[in-house]
Amino acid sequence: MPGLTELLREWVPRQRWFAGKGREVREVTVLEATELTVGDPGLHHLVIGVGHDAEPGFPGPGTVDRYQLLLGTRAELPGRLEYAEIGRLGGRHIYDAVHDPELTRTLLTGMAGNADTGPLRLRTVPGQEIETDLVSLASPAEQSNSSLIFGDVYICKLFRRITPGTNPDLELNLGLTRVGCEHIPALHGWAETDLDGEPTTLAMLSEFLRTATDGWRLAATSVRDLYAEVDLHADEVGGDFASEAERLGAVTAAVHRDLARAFGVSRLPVDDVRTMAEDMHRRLDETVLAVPELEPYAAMIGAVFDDLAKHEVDLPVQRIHGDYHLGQVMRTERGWMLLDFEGEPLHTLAERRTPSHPLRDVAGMLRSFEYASRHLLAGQTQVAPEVGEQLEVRAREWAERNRAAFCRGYAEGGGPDPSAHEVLLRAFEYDKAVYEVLYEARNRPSWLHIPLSSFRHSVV
Ligand SMILES: Nc1ncnc2c1ncn2[C@@H]1O[C@H](COP(=O)(O)OP(=O)(O)O)[C@@H](O)[C@H]1O
Ligand SMILES: O=P(O)(O)O[C@H]1O[C@H](CO)[C@@H](O[C@H]2O[C@H](CO)[C@@H](O)[C@H](O)[C@H]2O)[C@H](O)[C@H]1O
Repeated sequence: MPGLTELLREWVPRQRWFAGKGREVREVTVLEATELTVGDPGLHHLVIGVGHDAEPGFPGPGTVDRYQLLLGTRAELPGRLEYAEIGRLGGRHIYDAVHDPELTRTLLTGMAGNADTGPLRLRTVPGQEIETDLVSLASPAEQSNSSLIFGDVYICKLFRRITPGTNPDLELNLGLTRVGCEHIPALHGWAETDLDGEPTTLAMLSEFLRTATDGWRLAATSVRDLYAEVDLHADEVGGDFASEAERLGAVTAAVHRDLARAFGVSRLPVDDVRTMAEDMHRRLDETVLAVPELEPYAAMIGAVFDDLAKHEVDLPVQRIHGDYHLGQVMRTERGWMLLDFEGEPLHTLAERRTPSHPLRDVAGMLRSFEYASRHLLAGQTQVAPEVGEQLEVRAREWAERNRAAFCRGYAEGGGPDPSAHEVLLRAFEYDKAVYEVLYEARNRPSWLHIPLSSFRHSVV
């Protein structure tokens, strides 16, 4: 399909979920095409390969990433779908079908009926039922994947970049469902195919938390309140977040306990702790090559990883969330709920499935408090220097207060006490901040200042 691959070569790199930002796309190939709806409109499921040349500094043949697409085709494209058009082919309009509720219902009916369509398998979670008479809306909160909200009842997450194997999000949600975890949305169904001979997750259908607000939005509102009252301390303004942070800490500890029950706990021998520290060093070196702005802090960061390498006892490790931040937690009337157990999108599936110490998640959330406190500072360039300094002080106060509250809640909720594991926690925080430097440089360069300023002020 040469015409189609040329269209996709233009379109794919512009999508929010495209993981290869900043890297030249060499070619796009269609690896698998399945017709899901015949007629007009028509629906095709595609697995495509996106070929990249090797990155500067990384000699080698380059890489091919695989993504899934839902392509709609119509002879006439209604105005409401024009924004989703990818291009025209053989007199028909080709468009991103996640925006077409007439087509997306096929996913619900397929999962409800445990359908096998060509290489695709759609499934209902045992013991659940799936309503099919619902209209979908593509979620505006698109990040690494695309989500469809069906009638405020379900949210269907379509994993965009796919790697062979069960996606940890599905795997961990199934395990947590099995042990009766109360802090995740109910799981209803999933879709999969085989990639390189391995069952590979394509989509996941969960309860839609209709009344929920995500933690990032709540925290950002609290920070905004504080900045509006620069003379007041974090505990004196209306939107103080600390009690929510403390409750979130306790829920985090409960989910870690459930993950341990579902998947077990093992011990990481001291030698492997050293290897973990070496891996952190390696990621630091790679990131310095890709983002030279990190270079001035490299020695300081490396010293923290060296401290971890001196660790003298085995570490208890287990499955964890893996990409824990305020955007992954939602406050509902049933308390905090955790989402998106997929792990860090820049890491390989094997890395993401490797058991780790639960304080890695704690470190992720502590970094997120840092982000929440600082993301508004970049927009404050117009203020007088003394106000800017005051805001900087307030940002640090807010982050400190909420970090402490979260850690207190986590320890009181039965998790390993963060204050008793300073070296480990610091190494995890630095490692995450290094990851963020690469993530921001590739995806959101205007936010690169956040992890860099944390290093500048040595607050990680
Ligand atoms: N069960 C749910 N109920 C309500 N909103 C949800 C649910 N799952 C995800 N969301 C919304 O979609 C966003 C992205 O979901 P997430 O699973 O984190 O996908 P991604 O991997 O793309 O980041 C979340 O931040 C949240 O706003
Ligand atoms: O898309 P995901 O949610 O899986 O996670 C990725 O994107 C996140 C950005 O949205 C990124 O998180 C970083 O930004 C957050 C604010 O937007 C902040 O709260 C986090 O602390 C910070 O790491 C995450 O790292 C990345 O994997």
